[in-house]
Amino acid sequence: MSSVKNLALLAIDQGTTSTRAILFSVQGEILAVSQKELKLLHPHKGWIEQHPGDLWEDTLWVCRNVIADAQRSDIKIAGIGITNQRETTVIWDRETGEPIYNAIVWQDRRTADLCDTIKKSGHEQQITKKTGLLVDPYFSATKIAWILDHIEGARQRAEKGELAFGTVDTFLLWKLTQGKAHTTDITNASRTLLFNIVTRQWDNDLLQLFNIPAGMLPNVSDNVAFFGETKPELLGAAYVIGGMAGDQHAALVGQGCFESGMIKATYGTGCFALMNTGHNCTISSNKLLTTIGYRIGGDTCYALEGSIFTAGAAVQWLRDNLGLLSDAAQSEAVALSVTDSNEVYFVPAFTGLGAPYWKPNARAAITGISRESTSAHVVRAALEAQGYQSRDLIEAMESELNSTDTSEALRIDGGMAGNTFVCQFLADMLGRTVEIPEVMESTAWGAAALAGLYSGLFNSLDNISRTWVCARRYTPQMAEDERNKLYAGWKHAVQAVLN
Ligand SMILES: Nc1ncnc2c1ncn2[C@@H]1O[C@H](COP(=O)(O)OP(=O)(O)O)[C@@H](O)[C@H]1O
Ligand SMILES: O=P(O)(O)OC[C@H](O)CO
Repeated sequence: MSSVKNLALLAIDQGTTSTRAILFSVQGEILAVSQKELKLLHPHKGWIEQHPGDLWEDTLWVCRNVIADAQRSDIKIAGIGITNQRETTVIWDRETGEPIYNAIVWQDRRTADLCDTIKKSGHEQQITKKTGLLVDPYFSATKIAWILDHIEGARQRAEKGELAFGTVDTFLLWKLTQGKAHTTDITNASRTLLFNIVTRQWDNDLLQLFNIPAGMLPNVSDNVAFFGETKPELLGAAYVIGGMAGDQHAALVGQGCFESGMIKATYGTGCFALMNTGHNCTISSNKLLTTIGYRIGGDTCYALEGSIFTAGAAVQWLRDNLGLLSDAAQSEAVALSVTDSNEVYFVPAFTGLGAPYWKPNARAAITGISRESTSAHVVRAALEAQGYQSRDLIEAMESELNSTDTSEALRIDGGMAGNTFVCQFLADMLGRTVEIPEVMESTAWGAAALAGLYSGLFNSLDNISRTWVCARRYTPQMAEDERNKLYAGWKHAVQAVLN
């Protein structure tokens, strides 16, 4: 018989940059990891795609690796949790399981004109009231419409019920269950622009507006549920998938942000700050998104979200396109090799600007370059941009609620949270304590914890909260006038980009 000691939870974390499988103990300790970098395709300016085959095969590969590790160590897997890059859209043939087009990634801007037309038609307010979102190419609805309108025969086939739509969670679940489950979870559904977060159902008016046949949509489930069982021929056994959530929502769970006012920010490819607002589903007046934080046991917890499209991706660009870095981690030493950015600002609007600006056609800029500027100033400015962008978001959140209702500390995670310069600059720019948990893989841990709730290894959110232990804490060190002066320079640079 297995004791809790040799039981583990397997998280599949399918991110924009890489696919990971992580085996966690019930305490949140990492027992095994397997990771594979993922390629982004740029077929045209503003288009960003991924091969659905890579999404699936990489998932299979990383899962098989950690399952082999578990077997070697005599560890029994109690359940699987799936978490994923959100909004990214896949459409496949129900019969063969074959995608009819590449996955259109959340950062893709090809539907900016369609979004403009919808905005001009005066529907945005109604859409926001139902979905908590804004009309932007970021979300899935216009990506689905684009595929149906550009791939020969797709619309007719979708209308006949031959095609299935899914975000990455749904696509992977379909593959893992070999077509038995066509299901998404409520957090991923809430990012499509087709899901009414008040009635918690697909919305017929929105389906009509975006011209999307209802028959292609998945079932929607709470975050803790029986999502399906893996086919034994794929992973060697029938593992139960008991937890599923979009990556930012899973991180909210993994960071133990279960009380209203608690905020987490994840710095991966992009940066996403979510503030728990409890049962309060208020629509933002500061261009933040209202989204479902999680829904467990029929109880819905809402969140306000600030979405920044480019965070770590700017570091990748400095590494791959400018050759200024040999790896992402080197950015820390380079930034610290100069005392300041010498008035250089880097506005990383590579794929438009997200919250609180929402300008899909904005483009990145480096401003304030002088004869004294060096590559170190540019690298430092790219890291500092995370502090400025985060301040934009946190200030918007503060003005949404009474600022005393937001918790003082910001819990952060994601690849960039490993950069001590970024963490200190964040604390300085926000004037808040920044905390990093011992379990740095908050997203994957959140997905594992959801599966743990399903399998009975956890019996309440309190059990999950107790696994959160602070590993590092950064307190603000910068003088108030300095931080305000630097931030004013950022606002100026953003204005130049917006103009
Ligand atoms: N030490 C570091 N300093 C700065 N950026 C980093 C560091 N480590 C990773 N990154 C950046 O973080 C991103 C990867 O983070 P991750 O959380 O794995 O992303 P995702 O979930 O989007 O796939 C990459 O864009 C990378 O450039
Ligand atoms: O892959 P990440 O971690 O940058 O997350 C992507 C987001 O879910 C997009 O909304």
